[in-house]
Amino acid sequence: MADHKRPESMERITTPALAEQFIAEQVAAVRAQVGDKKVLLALSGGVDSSVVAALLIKAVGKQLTCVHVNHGLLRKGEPEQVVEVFRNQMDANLVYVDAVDRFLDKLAGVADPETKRKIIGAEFIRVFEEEARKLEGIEFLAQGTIYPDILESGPVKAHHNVGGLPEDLQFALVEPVKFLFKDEVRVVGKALGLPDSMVFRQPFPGPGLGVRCLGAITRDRLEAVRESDAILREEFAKHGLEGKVWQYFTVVPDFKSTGVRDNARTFDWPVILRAVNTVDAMTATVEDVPFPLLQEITARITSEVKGVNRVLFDLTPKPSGTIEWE
Ligand SMILES: Nc1ncnc2c1ncn2[C@@H]1O[C@H](COP(=O)(O)OP(=O)(O)OP(=O)(O)O)[C@@H](O)[C@H]1O
Repeated sequence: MADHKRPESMERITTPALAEQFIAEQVAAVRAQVGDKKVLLALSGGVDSSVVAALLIKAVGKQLTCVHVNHGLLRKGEPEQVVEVFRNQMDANLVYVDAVDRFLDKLAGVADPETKRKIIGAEFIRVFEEEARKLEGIEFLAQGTIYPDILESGPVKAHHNVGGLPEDLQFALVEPVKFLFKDEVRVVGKALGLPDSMVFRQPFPGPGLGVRCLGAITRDRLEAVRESDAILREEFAKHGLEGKVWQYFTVVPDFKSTGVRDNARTFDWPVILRAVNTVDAMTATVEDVPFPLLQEITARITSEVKGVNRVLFDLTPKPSGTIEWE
């Protein structure tokens, strides 16, 4: 099991100099492992897979192919940023898959949260498998496994391993950051030149906005989640809360309420704001967001987001609520 244990001699990566040293070592190690063979990586645009992508681009350049799946459940601007950073700036081989209709069609009418998650996970594997089959001569699969993944779930984290790929698509693994803690991954990401918005991105659930569009997902309500989330993030950044609050997002439930706009009755959705802090995600406290800021966010969401006439603030710590609503 030595392969799965962080060497005791390994210094905590806290400075750019230590990050550079780590990058140089890993570039050499990846080159030695991969040789002139081809590597595949599922690139979400999250911190872990982005850092692995940047590291591998440095090590093996065009021998790496990144696959980014836009399943329609990503935050506003994320798919565009993946294309901009990796294809345009880093000149990577990037396969961008527009699978929005495919996912949303599969999810139509499905209200049960567990079933939604399963459909999203299974469809992701299917899309990734199809893309992998189109490519020739791939021998390695790179993954953004980090040390907490190993500590929490043993050597293989199911979804990190793009778990569920058929037997004939089992590749040898390249996991250059598997002994790093999250803070170290961020230091390395910065040293690799990734933008701060990627390196310091707040945690985001695997099924994405799908679990914040409560019940059966509809395109218009999903758009309301995406747009209100973008406004919340923008306002938090403007008021110095970005990087201070652990996680903040919006939720749109599947019921409507009566409102009034321009002297006429409306019947629209509410948007729920959630902003929490946690150390270990086992418990969480609610951020004490200044009331004037909440009012400003409310004004923007009710005027800018289509189909929304109310804004609510979730005051519930964990327990009794979980961080996400589904
Ligand atoms: N939309 C996507 N397109 C391509 N790959 C994805 C996508 N979503 C997830 N993945 C792959 O699945 C892995 C695990 O996804 P998960 O959502 O659990 O993120 P994570 O563990 O926080 O990692 P990351 O920081 O890379 O997003 C990612 O590292 C990535 O390789």
